[in-house]
Amino acid sequence: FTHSRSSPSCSSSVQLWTLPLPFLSKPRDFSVPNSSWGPEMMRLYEHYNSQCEVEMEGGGKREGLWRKLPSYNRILKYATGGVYLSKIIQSKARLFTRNIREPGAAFEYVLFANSEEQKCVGIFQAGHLLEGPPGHVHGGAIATMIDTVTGTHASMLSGPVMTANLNINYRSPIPLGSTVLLESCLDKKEGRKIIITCKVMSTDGSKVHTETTALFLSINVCHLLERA
Ligand SMILES: CCCCCCCCCCCCCC(=O)SCCNC(=O)CCNC(=O)[C@H](O)C(C)(C)COP(=O)(O)OP(=O)(O)OC[C@H]1O[C@@H](n2cnc3c(N)ncnc32)[C@H](O)[C@@H]1OP(=O)(O)O
Repeated sequence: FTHSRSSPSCSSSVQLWTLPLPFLSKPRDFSVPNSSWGPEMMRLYEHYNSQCEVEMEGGGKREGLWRKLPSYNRILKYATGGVYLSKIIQSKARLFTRNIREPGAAFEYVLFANSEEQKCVGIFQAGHLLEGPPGHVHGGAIATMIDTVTGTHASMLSGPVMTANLNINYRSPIPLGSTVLLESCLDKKEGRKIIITCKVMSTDGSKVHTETTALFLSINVCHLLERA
């Protein structure tokens, strides 16, 4: 996504959400299988991953309905914008969900998007550092994952966004260490507003853990940079 509106303090064209080529260093994608992924996490990953490419008759492959979204621990490192962004690029900032090094200890997740159906899914395995009620996942960690899946979905639909409202109903607790599925669907777009619904469910679909309505507002990237 490209932002190019001019303002006195944000005058250059700023590309924040794209990965410019050539990369200075190859970013590490954290949403690929590692040794901590349990069988359920692997099964769902393979289920969606296998639908990212379709074999054609007579050989060859074409893009499928789903697309795996990469996930990095920094965003601005890979942005362009020259001098204007240099202060932020050099900072120690890391994406909250990707800042714990031990595999499996916290947020293990992968996102897939289906642009035809305007849907996004997240497969989330909750590690032992995310405990809230004994043996179960902290509500804030669940909200973080809902924000991540719906926020990514909203940015795919509308470019840079900020979460304005997350309205979460917690229906049943999530056992620590388990894998759950987050399903994000576009409800409507009205001007700058993007309204998305999201369900967190057990992987067999038999249990609903949370139901959410999220409101995102498209923003001018300068909204963030002017405060940096
Ligand atoms: C490929 C994808 C890559 C992406 C990677 C991402 C990975 C990570 C993803 C992780 C994702 C993490 C994401 C995060 O964690 S984002 C971090 C958490 N969110 C924030 O910090 C946001 C803080 N708030 C703000 O900055 C501003 O308030 C915003 C920008 C939201 C709006 O301020 P702005 O000055 O721009 O707009 P406005 O005030 O003129 O309002 C405009 C309209 O909106 C309506 N309105 C506003 N607020 C609310 C509300 N709360 N409920 C209901 N309605 C609300 C308002 O009535 C008005 O409606 P109308 O009168 O026009 O009808």
